[in-house]
Amino acid sequence: MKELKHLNKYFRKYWFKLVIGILITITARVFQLVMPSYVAKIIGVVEKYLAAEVTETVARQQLLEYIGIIIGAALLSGFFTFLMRQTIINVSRYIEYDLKNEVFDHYQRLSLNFYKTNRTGDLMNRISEDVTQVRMYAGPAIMYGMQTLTLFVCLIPLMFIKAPTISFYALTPLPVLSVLIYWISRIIHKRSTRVQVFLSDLSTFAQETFSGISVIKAYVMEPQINQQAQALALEGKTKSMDLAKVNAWFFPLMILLIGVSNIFVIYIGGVQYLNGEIESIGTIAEFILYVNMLTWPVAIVGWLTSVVQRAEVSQKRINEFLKQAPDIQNHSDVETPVRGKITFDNVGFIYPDTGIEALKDVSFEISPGETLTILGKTGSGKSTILELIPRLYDVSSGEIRIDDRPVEELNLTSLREAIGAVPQDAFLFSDTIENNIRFGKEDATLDEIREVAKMAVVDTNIEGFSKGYQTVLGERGITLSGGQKQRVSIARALIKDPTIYLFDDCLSAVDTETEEAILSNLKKASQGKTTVIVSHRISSAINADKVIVLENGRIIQAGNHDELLAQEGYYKELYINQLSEKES
Ligand SMILES: Nc1ncnc2c1ncn2[C@@H]1O[C@H](COP(=O)(O)OP(=O)(O)OP(=O)(O)O)[C@@H](O)[C@H]1O
Repeated sequence: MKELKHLNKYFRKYWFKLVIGILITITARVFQLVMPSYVAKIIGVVEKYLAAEVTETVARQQLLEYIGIIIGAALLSGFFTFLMRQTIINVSRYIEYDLKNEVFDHYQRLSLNFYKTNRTGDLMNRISEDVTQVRMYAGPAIMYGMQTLTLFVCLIPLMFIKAPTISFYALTPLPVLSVLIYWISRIIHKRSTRVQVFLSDLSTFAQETFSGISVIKAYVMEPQINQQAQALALEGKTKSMDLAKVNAWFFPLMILLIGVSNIFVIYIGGVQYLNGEIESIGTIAEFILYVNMLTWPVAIVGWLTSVVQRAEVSQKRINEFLKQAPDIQNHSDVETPVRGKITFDNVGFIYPDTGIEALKDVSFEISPGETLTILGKTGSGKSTILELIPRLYDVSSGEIRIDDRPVEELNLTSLREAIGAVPQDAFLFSDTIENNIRFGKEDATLDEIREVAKMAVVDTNIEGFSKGYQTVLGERGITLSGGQKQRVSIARALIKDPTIYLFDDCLSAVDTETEEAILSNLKKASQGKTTVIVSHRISSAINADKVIVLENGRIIQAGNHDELLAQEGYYKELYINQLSEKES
């Protein structure tokens, strides 16, 4: 129960509703207890009538009265049971809602590395499946637990007072039932966990297949994929059948043990009646009803134990993530305005998940309003530099300074708000194009959105769609071409009007003519703003104030276009190659 202590704050939050719920549960059960004793009384009346101890009219009157009481008690018990669910189950839904929000908020605060080291399916499972398991403890377990406890506390002493011997025999099989149900529930849990794990593998497989459908078709991989799907389906069937087999034991076992209890009641009750130890056959009927009333709660004791165990395991999984502090911590509570000077001082960086040393002794400085272009072969560390500026990762050695202050000292929100980043792999949400651009500035008007779309040279494309800016993009914006996606992503950064622009090879999918138009627009838009452009094309470097060339994480060349052209090296080679490509 150590892990489930995490829920105590929610129980405290909803304590009033819970207490009311518990009182209602007790009331509902007490009304339920009325019926068996009145059934006994009814049989008693019939017996008296048959023995000619009461007249027919009196018997009829008493029968009607008792039936009326039974119906009244059943109605009241039903009403309170309804209220019970409305309070306790509602509380569990509130707790589920709060817990999901807590986990989601925490996920959002965790750093990029957390997402690299944990599978998306696992993150989703903990916020959905595990929270559901915990809810079973916070609601149904409490409700059924209280119900069972009330029934035990009220009913068992009552039974022993009325007929101790029948009670003893009737109750003997019930603990066995409870233990068996507990045992079966554990096996069910183990097997259903296996089914859950399988289902999450299946969704990962389906998701990858559908996302990569174009590659699968292009490589004619359908038969292999079908084979894999069939193998998975077979595995799923076996696991589900295993689960179904244990599930099938649940009710027969219950019925068997209730049957045993009932036989004890009838046999012992019958013997006692014949010996004159009990007054009426009604007592036997009453005890049969008690036994049946107790069966479900007794079975539930076993079920409850396994629900609590499952909830504990799930809460442990949730707590594992909740306890993780973000790698990237905000060290300043006050806002820190950013002017845009960026200094890298002997920066080294090793990716924590792979141990790859992506940057070694990287030093450069960009003054506010200047443009830096980073060139270099693939994998040389260009994107890594862009990830370090907004502190998606912290450096492993050396120091990054913004406006001459270590970047860690800046307020994280101020820093990130001052940056407009366009990633290499443009990500668009399944929403309208308008809202995708508005993501950069929540209160942007349509005119502002149009203006930035024009600067990103994508306005004409968007207007070409029948729904224009209202065009809804599919998952990952698949209705747009690669170049269009990149340009929408640029528009999103432009509308933010930040102090620092970070463009990560974001014109790779557009043709050179459009690239030139965008670059000239960007030059205007980024007047007075610090701009870092990662590129493979010389065109992005010609007008830059500074250019650095990276190789294996180190700067091998630095200067401006003219200076670098005057040296032998990567830059000059790239220039000559791209110039001849253009001419040809
Ligand atoms: N998230 C990551 N986790 C672990 N290693 C990474 C990660 N991102 C990049 N790397 C590694 O760091 C090195 C530098 O990668 P980076 O993406 O910075 O190169 P790049 O110059 O931007 O390449 P490209 O031009 O292909 O985009 C590479 O060896 C890469 O495999």
